[in-house]
Amino acid sequence: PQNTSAPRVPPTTNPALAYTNRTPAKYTPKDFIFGKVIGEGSFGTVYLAKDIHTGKEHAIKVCDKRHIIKEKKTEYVTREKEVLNMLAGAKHSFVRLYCTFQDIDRLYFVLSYAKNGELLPYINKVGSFDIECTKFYSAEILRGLEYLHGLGIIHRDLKPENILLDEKMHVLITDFGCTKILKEPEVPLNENETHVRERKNSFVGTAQYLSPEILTDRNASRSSDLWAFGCIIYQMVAGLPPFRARNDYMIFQKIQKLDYEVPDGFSEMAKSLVEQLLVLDPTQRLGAQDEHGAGYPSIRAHPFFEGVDFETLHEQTPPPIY
Ligand SMILES: NC(=O)c1nn(CC2CCNCC2)c2c1CCc1cnc(N=C3C=CCC=C3)nc1-2
Repeated sequence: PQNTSAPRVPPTTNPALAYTNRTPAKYTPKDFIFGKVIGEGSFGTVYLAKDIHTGKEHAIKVCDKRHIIKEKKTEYVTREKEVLNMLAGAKHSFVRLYCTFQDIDRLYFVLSYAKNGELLPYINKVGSFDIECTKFYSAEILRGLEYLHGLGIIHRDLKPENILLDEKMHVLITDFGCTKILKEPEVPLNENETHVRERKNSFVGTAQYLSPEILTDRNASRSSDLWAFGCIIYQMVAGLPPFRARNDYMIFQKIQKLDYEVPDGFSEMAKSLVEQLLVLDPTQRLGAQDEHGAGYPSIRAHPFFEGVDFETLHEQTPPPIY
């Protein structure tokens, strides 16, 4: 990105008139003032940036072309752009891709900026969410999964770090580099059916939310995200993820043996829902047998979500987190 030490402000003294609101046909890095780094990964670096024409803040993911090729990440970057384009019609739940452009060395993804960052620090700050917050944020994540799975997309790396919060504290799911786009029809395989082994997935990052079938390198399915969903609900209520150990290998062992405990004081309703999602057999998880493309009525119907109006979640004011 161009030198950010001397931010370029359009020639006017009145900041209200500073922005033309005319957006170029094709963006270049010079159309943005790049600010702080807000994320880094194997893909590249994410910056907070301001569109000099509209004044709007964006997250811009910048990927170095040579690095992507060297690290054999082209498939991930291509798939992420494909998924973000597939999500363009979503009115809620996901960071949005506004545009992409490139220069000789880099690819640029201009995304919506989640002003309030990750969900995780909010859980850590208060220790654990009360039931109203847990219901609201679980319901917003479920709405996102219903939309994603309805398109035949599996996230495969759902975790609190990838659940972001916009300026009104609504959920924006991000990071689609590990997604799998199902070539429908996906017939849910039973335990005794042979799984056509998918190319080995090289997962990096947090192991705590990975489902048993992803760890044993069998086919991930929509149900793999339901497992991660169960882990996130547990963490909202308990303040920590269900499968904890001092290294990834021991975490994997605990996951595959379903070795977790529910602390005293854990809401009975939440416990019932978590226990029906953290099931080793992916076909037996709550929601796994629901008709594809029709959302998760069996999860919505769980008593834990009693009173939640799923259709107006994004219009509701999120409950305060304290
Ligand atoms: N990898 C990405 O696509 C990505 N990474 N980040 C920042 C990460 C920080 C660590 N946890 C996962 C997200 C983003 C995006 C998408 C687009 C995106 C939009 N808004 C924000 N906002 C943030 C605000 C404050 C702190 C962190 C992120 N961040 C991102």
